Amino acid sequence: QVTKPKPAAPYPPGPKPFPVIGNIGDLTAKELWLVAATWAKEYGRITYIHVFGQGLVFLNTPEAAFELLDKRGAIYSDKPKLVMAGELCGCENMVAFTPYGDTSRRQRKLMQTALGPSSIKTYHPLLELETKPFLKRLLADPSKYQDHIRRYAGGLTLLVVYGHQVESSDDAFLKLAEECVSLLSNRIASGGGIWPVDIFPSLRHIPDWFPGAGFKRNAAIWKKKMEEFVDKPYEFVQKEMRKGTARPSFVSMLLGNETDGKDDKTDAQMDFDVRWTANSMYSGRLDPTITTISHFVLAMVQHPEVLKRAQAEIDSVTGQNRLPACEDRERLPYCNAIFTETLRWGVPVPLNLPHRLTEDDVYDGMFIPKGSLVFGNIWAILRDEKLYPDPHSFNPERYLEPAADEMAERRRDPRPYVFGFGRRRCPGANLVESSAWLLMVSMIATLDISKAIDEHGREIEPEIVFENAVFRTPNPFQCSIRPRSDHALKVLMQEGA
Ligand code: HEM
Repeated sequence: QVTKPKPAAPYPPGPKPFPVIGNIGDLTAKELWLVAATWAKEYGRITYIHVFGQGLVFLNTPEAAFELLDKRGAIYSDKPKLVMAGELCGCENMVAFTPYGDTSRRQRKLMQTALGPSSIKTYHPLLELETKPFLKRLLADPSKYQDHIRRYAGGLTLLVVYGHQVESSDDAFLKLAEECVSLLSNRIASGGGIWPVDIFPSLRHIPDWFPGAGFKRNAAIWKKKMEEFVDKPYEFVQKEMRKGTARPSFVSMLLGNETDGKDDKTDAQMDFDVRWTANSMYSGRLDPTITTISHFVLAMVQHPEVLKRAQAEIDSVTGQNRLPACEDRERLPYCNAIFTETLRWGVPVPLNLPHRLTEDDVYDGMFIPKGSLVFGNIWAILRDEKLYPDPHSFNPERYLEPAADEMAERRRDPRPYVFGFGRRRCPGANLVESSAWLLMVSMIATLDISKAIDEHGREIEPEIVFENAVFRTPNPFQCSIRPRSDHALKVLMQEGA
C-alpha cells in the first residue's frame, strides 16, 4: 500500500531509502534483529523504513512500544493482510493472523479461559506427569533434544486442548501437527512471511501453470494440509463427545458449556471460533517453547557454575528424593532467576509479530502513516545496557542484586517485553511460566549439561546458527546431556510414568 507523506510532520528517522523500492536492500532474511538494533543505536526510540511504499516501523524503547502498541492499542492492534499465508495457504483465521475486530476479540477471550492463571493451576498435575517421560526420552537419545522438546510441547498441547493422549512418536495427530507447524515456520512464514504476492497482490491472479507461479501450486498443497491440521483433531473431539467418551479438554469444555440451548448461528460461530483457537494454541506454542528451552540448554553448557549452584538449591528443597514440583517455586529464587534470564537472554521472538496501524498517527512530532507494520524491537530493549548492564552475558545474578528502587525492579523484568505488547500480547505467557519453568528445573535436578567432548578428549564449542526469520531458534548444536548421578537416575525411574 502506497501512503502519501504528510508535510506537516516528518516521518520518523531511518536509513535513507532508494526511490520506489525504498529500503529493500536494508532488509535481511536472517537475524534482521541485529540490523534493527544498529538502527536503534543510530536513530533512537523509533525507526522508519519503507519497501515499495509499505511502511515498516521499529519501536526501540519500552516507552515507545507501550505508548503506541499498548496505550494506543485501538489503532495499533490489526494484523498485516498476508495474501500468501492467509488467503492462499488458508491460515487467515489463526489467532496470530486474525484482523483486529470481533473475531480476534472472541478468540482471545476463549484463550483467556483456557490459559488464564486459574486454569493453568489445574494443569499443574498434568505438567508434572508429562515431565518424567520427557526426561526419560531425552536421556535415551540426548542428541535429539529439540525433537524431544517438540514432542513434549506437542503431546501436552494435544492432551490439554483436544484431550488426545499421545502414546508414541508415530501418533497420527502428532505427526500431522508437527508437519504443519514446520510448514508454517519454515516454508509459509519463512523470510518473515512476506512473499512477492503480498507486495503485489495482483500476482494472486496469475494462472497456476504460468512460469513463476510455483508459489500458487505450493500454496494449494499446503492449504489442504493446514485444513486437515485444523479439522481432524477437532472432529475427533466431536466424535468422542457424541460417544460420551471425550476426555476433559479445552475443546470439549467449551463445546459442552456453550452450545446448549443456543441458536444455529451462535453454534456455527462457536464451532468456528473454538476450532481455530484450539489450532492456534498448538501453532503458537511450539516454536517459542523449543527456542526458550534450547537457549536454556546453551546457557547451561556455557555456564557450568550456574548449573551447579542451581542443582544445590534444588537439592536443598527436595532432599534429592523427588523431582521438583510447581509448588516449590517460591523456595527456588536462584532457579527463578535462571528462568527469567533465559527469557531475556534468549529473546525467543526478537522483533515481536507485526501489528498493523489502522489510522494515520503522530508520535512525538513524527508522522506514522496508516497501514504501517509496527514491530516492537524486543531485541533492542532486552540488549539495552542501561536496563541490563553487560547485556549479552547470561547472568541470573542480575535479578538477585537489589534494584535501585521499585521502578527499576519492574523495568528490569523482561516479561513485559518478551511476550509482546497491548491487545495482541502473547496469550500463552501464563502457561510458559508453569510449563517451561517446570521443564527447566526438572532438567537441572536430574541432568548434567555440558560441552560435548571430541575423540581427542577436547571440549567442542557449540556452534550457534540462527536461520528462522521470526523466532530466534538456534539450530541444534552439539552438547552433552547425561544423568547427573546414579541416584538422580534412580529417582527419575522410581517416579513412575
Ligand atoms: C517462551 C514462550 C513464548 C514466547 C516468548 C512468546 C512470545 C510471543 C510474542 C512476542 C507474541 C506476539 C505478541 C504481539 O503481537 O504483540 C506472541 C503471540 C502469540 N502467542 Fe506466544 N510466546 C510464547 C509461548 C506461547 C504459548 C505457550 C502459546 C499457546 C499456548 C502461545 C500462543 C500465542 C498466540 C496464539 C499468539 C498470537 C496472539 C495474537 O495475535 O492475538 N505463545 N507470543
